[in-house]
Amino acid sequence: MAEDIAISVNDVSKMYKLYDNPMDRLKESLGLSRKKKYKEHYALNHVSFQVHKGETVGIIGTNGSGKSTILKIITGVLSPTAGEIAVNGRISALLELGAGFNGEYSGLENVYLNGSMIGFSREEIDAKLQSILDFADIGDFIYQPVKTYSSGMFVRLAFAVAINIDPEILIVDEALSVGDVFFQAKCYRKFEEFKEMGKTILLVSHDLSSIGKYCDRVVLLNKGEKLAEGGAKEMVNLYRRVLVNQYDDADLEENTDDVEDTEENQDPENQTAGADVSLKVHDGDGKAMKDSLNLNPEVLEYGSKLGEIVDFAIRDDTGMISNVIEKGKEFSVQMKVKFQADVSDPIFAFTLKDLKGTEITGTNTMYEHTPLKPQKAGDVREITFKQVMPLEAGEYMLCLGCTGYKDGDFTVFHRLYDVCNLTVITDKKAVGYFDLFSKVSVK
Ligand SMILES: Nc1ncnc2c1ncn2[C@@H]1O[C@H](COP(=O)(O)OP(=O)(O)OP(=O)(O)O)[C@@H](O)[C@H]1O
Repeated sequence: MAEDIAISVNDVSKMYKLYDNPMDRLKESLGLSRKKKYKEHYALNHVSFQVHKGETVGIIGTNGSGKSTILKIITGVLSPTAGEIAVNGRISALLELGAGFNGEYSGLENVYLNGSMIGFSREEIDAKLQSILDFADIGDFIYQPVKTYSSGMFVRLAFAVAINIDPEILIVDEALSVGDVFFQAKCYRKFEEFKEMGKTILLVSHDLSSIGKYCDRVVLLNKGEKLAEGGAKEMVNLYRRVLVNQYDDADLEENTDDVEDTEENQDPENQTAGADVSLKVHDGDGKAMKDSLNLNPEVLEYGSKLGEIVDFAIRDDTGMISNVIEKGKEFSVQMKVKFQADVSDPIFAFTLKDLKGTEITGTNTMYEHTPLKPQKAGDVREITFKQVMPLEAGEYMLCLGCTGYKDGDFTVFHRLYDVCNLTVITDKKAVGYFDLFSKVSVK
């Protein structure tokens, strides 16, 4: 293996035998059955890629695409069915919660257990102990058995061990999503430090904004195969297409087919400054737009439904329906409302909240000076809010609303809280919640 390569994955496959019932497995292992009683399931199928020393590489893909399997094979937890792995450097890995820890032992005992497994002497671990305890910051819990820990506490200790044993290669599988935001921030700072020190990081995450921010290169897995590898932005965009096509890679080439031209949907009469709002009389039912989004199964809704939000979408600057929007790019929020009664002065609204529930921003047709005429029962309207995304990279929740007047009384027709997530990605950082898009000049 070349000197500058830290990890080399060469034509690796992992096959699991799936048995219809446990007896078949037992019979086969005892040599009592001559017929093949299992189905072959390839968690990984001829996957190859390399990670250069000092690179931060991300692995992304839908659930079950093989991300954890490849990390387990690289770290030696699993052996491949075929293919080869070569690693050049000391690995420290943070795999699934619990991996490498013994629940009956205290946190402190586990620190020593973990350290010795990686090959450190007791004295060497003694020397690192204070930094591990400081980073984990779990107080006296360090003397309690690990089985009593919350998942957050556990990940604090596991991460503290993983980064303080001075690895050359750090491998992290999703684990950070369990920690609280402050701890996550501390871990990402550590990633930056590691990058600056020229260490190699391999990261699996569903958090596309972190992938976009930290990774030099990304490998996209789909159904056990490597779909592509390349720059973070390019791969995240490709992944969005995989998601939009409902995980069907056969459609990859046709990713823009179901894109409606949002320009056509706009009525120039109704446009205003700020968020552009357009209202359209809806002309027939096709496939629901919302089906192409990642929806919250536990959406909270209320209202009389005299004006019902029957469909909605988030669209990126190309018009593609997606939960992922790039900072600084145009995007739109659309909703289709069906009126069940005659109503006057309906108002349509959307807000974006952070994961803690704070409303970060939002607008409505009244604020945007786009009044709507009274609506008749049976009318269907499609409202599009078009604007530029100023929010900093991260996860947000979309809320939609339709209110108005019925018989002179203000009424909530329909509100959908946290209807879907909206992930903002960027490779251009800013401090805080949003970007001022400053223009810098030097004299
Ligand atoms: N022990 C096992 N026996 C049989 N099949 C398995 C086993 N472990 C994993 N698989 C299968 O292998 C495939 C890849 O799983 P893997 O956990 O690597 O996916 P993943 O991309 O990490 O998914 P997620 O994002 O949900 O964590 C899946 O289809 C999974 O069901």
